[in-house]
Amino acid sequence: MSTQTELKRVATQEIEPIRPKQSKKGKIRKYKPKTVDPTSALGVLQFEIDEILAEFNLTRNTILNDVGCILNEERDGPMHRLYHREVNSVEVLKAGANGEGLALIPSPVDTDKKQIALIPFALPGDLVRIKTFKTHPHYVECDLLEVIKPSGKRNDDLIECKYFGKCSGCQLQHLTYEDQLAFKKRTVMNAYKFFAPKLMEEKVVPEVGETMRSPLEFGYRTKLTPHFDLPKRMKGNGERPALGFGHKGRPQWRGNADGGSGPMLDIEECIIGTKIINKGMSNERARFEKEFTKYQKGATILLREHTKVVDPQTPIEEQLDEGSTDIEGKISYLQIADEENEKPLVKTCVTNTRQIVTEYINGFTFQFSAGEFFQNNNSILPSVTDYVRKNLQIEGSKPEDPHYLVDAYCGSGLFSITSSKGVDRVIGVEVSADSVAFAERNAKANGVDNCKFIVGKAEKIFGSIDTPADRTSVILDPPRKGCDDVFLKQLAEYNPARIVYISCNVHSQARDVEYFIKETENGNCFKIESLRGFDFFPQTHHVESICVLSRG
Ligand SMILES: C[S@@+](CC[C@H](N)C(=O)[O-])C[C@H]1O[C@@H](n2cnc3c(N)ncnc32)[C@H](O)[C@@H]1O
Repeated sequence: MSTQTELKRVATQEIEPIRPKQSKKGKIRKYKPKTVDPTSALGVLQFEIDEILAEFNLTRNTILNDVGCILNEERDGPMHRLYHREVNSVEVLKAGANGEGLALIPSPVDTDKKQIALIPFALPGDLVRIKTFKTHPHYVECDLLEVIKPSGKRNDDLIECKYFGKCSGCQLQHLTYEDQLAFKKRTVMNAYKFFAPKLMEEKVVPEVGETMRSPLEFGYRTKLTPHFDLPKRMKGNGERPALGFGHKGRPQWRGNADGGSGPMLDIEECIIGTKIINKGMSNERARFEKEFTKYQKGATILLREHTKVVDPQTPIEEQLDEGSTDIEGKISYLQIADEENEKPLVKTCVTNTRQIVTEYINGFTFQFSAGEFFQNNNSILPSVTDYVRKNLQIEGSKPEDPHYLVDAYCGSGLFSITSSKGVDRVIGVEVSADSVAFAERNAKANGVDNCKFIVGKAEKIFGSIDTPADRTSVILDPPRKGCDDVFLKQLAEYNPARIVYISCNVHSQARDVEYFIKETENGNCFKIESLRGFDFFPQTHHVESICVLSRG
């Protein structure tokens, strides 16, 4: 088995949270490591821990915590109290890809040992006071209690949201936008360092480009999914459950107790959401306030922005589709000025997963079911689709040369359609039949007649392609887990002229790119032309990455 395949398949690392429970008499509880994908947040953390260990010349053994001991003792037993304690004057060393600060703190039980502390909302260079509250074999989860001395990068005056420091949604509001973009560039670099080590060693990974900025830094998210839980103790007791997003840290450092203390925060406004999404959130909260007793279990509420061109001669209310309604039962909407359209645009918030939603991008119109995948930041899409289209061009081509596109993981046709001009034929493949139906409909609605879409797993495309490989460029935009080996092998066998790999998880992208170049038959004919992050989600740790490969 190759190293890459081992990395992909044998992903066992002991990173399951330990919850101390009362041990049953005579029974020794054993810590059971859980399998995690190395390219997931917890998997990446293991690489980050190893990096700190290497820097300080420490071994995994030096930071090993006695989780078995904690596991076998009563809550608040002596080991539990030793491990879960306050630690003062902790210097934060690094920022993890997930936005947390990483630090080395003394072990509570052995003066020769240390612990790795994972501290949300702490920045490298901060001097902080923390409370460790959950012990894992190789790290401890902490709450940030106080920033004793801030890092030069920290600027808490930039924080716009009262829930920041407590909500799991945003991690970077205390950084300038330039520093957020630099953080994301580092994430891309680290991803290739961790997951494409052979390519890094051979120095074939180009310098990572500057992260493309989002035109909107707040108020950009066109989809939000607030959630509520209904634990047994709340059923029928008349108390309304919190409706909002997951709880991430204790807010002592911000002196803020809003939102409650349960696993879900009660949130009435999300400043990264668009205006109409927040209006929808306010409507749905008002409805929930009245109707929560009818629910038997927890649920997630969909809030998706929908844009419609309306006729100025007809009352807007008569032209609205199904959408979130206010307390009087009227659909909430916002009318917006749009220089490109002569007719006014109206935005509503859709809550029904089956409702058809419309988005306008670079003069193209896209429709899809509200519950299906579509990119969440409309403001950056014109630049991203332009970037993808330009990078699909085959170098040295003349306008009369044939050019074909393959769009694997095509969704409702975003990249196929926006890249279709000047191209002879586009063929897209997508596992969701619903999305493919919309891709066909979107092509037609935009007057694009050179696109064909098929339903199936990405590799099904190789049964349908009849275009010459050296005149074909391929778009890859897989889900977070990335592409699988079967697909990558067939892609290499097909041997296209160019590949533009778009990814919402740069770690799985780096793994796939190394696998493709180093482990597949024709992979070594390809070179990485460029690599760059795109900021689809300002204020959060997330980064999209585009890697362009060409046959060298
Ligand atoms: C990140 S989305 C990209 C969609 C599209 N490119 C866009 O930007 O709107 C990934 C898409 O891959 C689809 N998908 C997931 N697994 C797949 C597979 N094995 N083969 C083909 N499509 C798949 C999902 O349904 C989803 O639409």
